[in-house]
Amino acid sequence: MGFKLKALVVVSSGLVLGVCTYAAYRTWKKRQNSADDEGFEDVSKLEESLEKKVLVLGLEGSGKSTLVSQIVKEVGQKSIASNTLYKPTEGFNVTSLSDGGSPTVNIWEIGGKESVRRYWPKFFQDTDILVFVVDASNNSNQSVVVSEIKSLLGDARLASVPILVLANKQDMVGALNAEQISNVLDLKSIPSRSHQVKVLETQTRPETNEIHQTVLEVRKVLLKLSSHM
Ligand SMILES: Nc1nc2c(ncn2[C@@H]2O[C@H](COP(=O)(O)OP(=O)(O)OP(=O)(O)O)[C@@H](O)[C@H]2O)c(=O)[nH]1
Ligand SMILES: [Mg+2]
Repeated sequence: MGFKLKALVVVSSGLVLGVCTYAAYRTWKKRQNSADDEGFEDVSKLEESLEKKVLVLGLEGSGKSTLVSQIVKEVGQKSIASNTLYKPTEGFNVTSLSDGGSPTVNIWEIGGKESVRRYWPKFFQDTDILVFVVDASNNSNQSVVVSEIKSLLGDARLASVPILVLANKQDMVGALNAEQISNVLDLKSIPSRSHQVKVLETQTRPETNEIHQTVLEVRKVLLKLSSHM
């Protein structure tokens, strides 16, 4: 299908180092933009709009890394990772996705362990789309999910950002479907004027050597949302 995909940066070791790297990157980017702006304000604005930031959050083990690694693979590509060993993300990973046109979608996946969640707000700025991954087969931590989503919704930096909630691990017996996840997380109470919310059922552990249809759907939605911003 001709998807042109490229890894941008991958930083996943050492959270504090990671956050510092990110802060330094933002400062550099800001300086670069203001330098670029001199006399070329409109061009610079146009360039900015060619990159979108997708922030992927969710509790530990919900499937964020697995999802992102598949989203950025070529469509039809064989031999997707069959390694199901859980390796928690200690910091963050950034990957870039493009369908060959614009915009380029930079996907920021931040670790979901409690010790890492404290740093989530450091990554809120400039988010265009929020993806929140939920392990729909795990009923024991739903109250933590609810409180994390509440604090995200309360942050001004994420005001009006569209939210894609993924009810993941649909292959597991007893996994809640999209409607049930929406009820448990009280997503219907989010006013549509503040956030556009969409819930999708996903399965990021592949059954075959092909990327699961639900993951392809997520990629499609992200590219579509990004191109309409
Ligand atoms: N059954 C099942 N397991 C999955 C699915 N997606 C991911 N997993 C497994 O869940 C575990 C955690 O997946 P990760 O993608 O590392 O989770 P994460 O959200 O990145 O976790 P943190 O980095 O700690 O925040 C791994 O063992 C995956 O193989 C799924 O759809 N179904
Ligand atoms: Mg991870």
